[in-house]
Amino acid sequence: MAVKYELIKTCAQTGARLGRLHTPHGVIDTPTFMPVGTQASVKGMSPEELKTLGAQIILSNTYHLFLRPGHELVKEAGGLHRFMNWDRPILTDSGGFQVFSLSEMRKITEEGVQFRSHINGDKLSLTPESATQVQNALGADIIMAFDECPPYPAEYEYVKQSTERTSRWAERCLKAHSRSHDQALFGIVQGGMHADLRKQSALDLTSLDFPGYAMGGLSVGEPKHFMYEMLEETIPYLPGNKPRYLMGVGSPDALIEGSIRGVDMFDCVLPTRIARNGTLMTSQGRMVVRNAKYTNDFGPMDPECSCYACRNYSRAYIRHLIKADEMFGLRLTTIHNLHFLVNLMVQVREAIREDRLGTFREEFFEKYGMADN
Ligand SMILES: CC1(C)O[C@@H]2[C@@H](CO[C@@]3(CNc4nc5cc6c(=O)[nH]c(N)nc6cc5[nH]4)OC(C)(C)O[C@@H]23)O1
Repeated sequence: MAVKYELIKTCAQTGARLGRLHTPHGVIDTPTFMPVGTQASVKGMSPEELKTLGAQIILSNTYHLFLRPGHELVKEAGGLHRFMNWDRPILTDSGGFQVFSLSEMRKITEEGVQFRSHINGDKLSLTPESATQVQNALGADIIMAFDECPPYPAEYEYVKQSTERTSRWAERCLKAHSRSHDQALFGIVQGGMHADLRKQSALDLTSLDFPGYAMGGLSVGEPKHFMYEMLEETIPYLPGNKPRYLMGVGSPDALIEGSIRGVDMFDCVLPTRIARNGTLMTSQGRMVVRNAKYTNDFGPMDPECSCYACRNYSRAYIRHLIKADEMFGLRLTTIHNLHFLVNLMVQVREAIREDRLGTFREEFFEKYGMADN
C-alpha cells in the first residue's frame, strides 16, 4: 500500500482540515510538523527521544545523502529506515533547493543542475531522473519531485521560465520513478510570488495526478503575508483528497496560519537550528536561555511545557551547560523546541476537531506575541 490521505473533517471556523496520512511505515495525523534530519539524523536526537516527543514522520535530504555517504551505501545498509534505525515514515526532499542554498558554481539547464560539492568541490550533477533514482534507493515513504526553487526576489520572466521547466521536470520524475518500491512521489508547485504562475504550476502538476502536492518557492525570505497570499492562490487548484505540504515552514505563527489555509504538512530546520544557539520557543514567546537574567532562575524553560527538559532541568542549569559548551545543553533545548512544535500541532488538530481553530489562533497569538517568530 503506498501513501493514502484520509480526510477526517474540515474546521467549521476556518479552511483547516483534520486528516490521516497512511504510509507503509505508519500513520501520520495531519496537520503535522516534520522534524528535519538532513543527514540522516535529527541533530542530537535519538529515534526514541523523537518518538517520546511525538514525532510521527521525519525529513532527510537527497542532496546531502547523495554527497555523503552516497545513496548506494544507504541502499546497501538496507535503506534509510534501517540505516538510521527509524521505523516510522520518512520524507526526503529532492535536492534541487539544497543545490542552490549550499553548493558553489552551479549551472542549471533543461537537463538538470551541475554543481560543485560543498564538501570537497567535486563536480556533480542532479537531474530529475537521477534525483528520483537516488530517492528510490534511499527508500523514504514520500519522495519529492526534482524542482528549481527560484531565488527571491526574481524577475517575473525568470520565475515563469523556471516554473515551466519545473513542470517538465516533474513529468520526467514520474517517468523515472520506479514503481517497484511502495514510495509516493509528490509534485512541487512553484510560481514565485505570482498568482498566475502559481495557478498554472498547480494545473500543470495536478494534470499529472501525483498522490500529494508540495508548495515550494516559499519561506525563502519573502514577507510572510506574500507566503499566505500564495497559499490562498494555490490551494484552490489542488485536489481536496490529496495532502498539501508547505516546504520550509516551522515558526508557530506560520504553522497556525498555514493550517488555517488548508496546509497538512510542514517542515523546517528552525526549531533545531535556533535550539543550537540557545533560543527557545515557549508558550510566552521566544526566550534566549543563555541570557544572564536566567543565571539564578531555577524554574523550567517553559512552565506550561511537559517535555523531558522542562520536567527535569532548570533554566539556570541549561544556561550553564550552554555557556560551558556542554553537548547536553543543546540536546535539552532541541528536545524542548521539537516538543513545542509537535505539541502545537496536537493543539491545532484538537482545535480543528472542535471547530475552533480561529479562536485558538487569537488565544495563541495573544500569549505568544505576534512578533515575527
Ligand atoms: C525559516 C528558516 C530558518 O528556515 C531555513 C532558513 C531559510 O529557509 C529554509 C526553509 N525554507 C525553505 N523553502 C524551501 C523551498 C523548497 C522548494 O521550493 N523546493 C524544494 N525541493 N525544497 C524546498 C525547501 C525549502 N526550505 O531553507 C533553508 C535554506 C534550507 O533553510 C531553511 O530560514
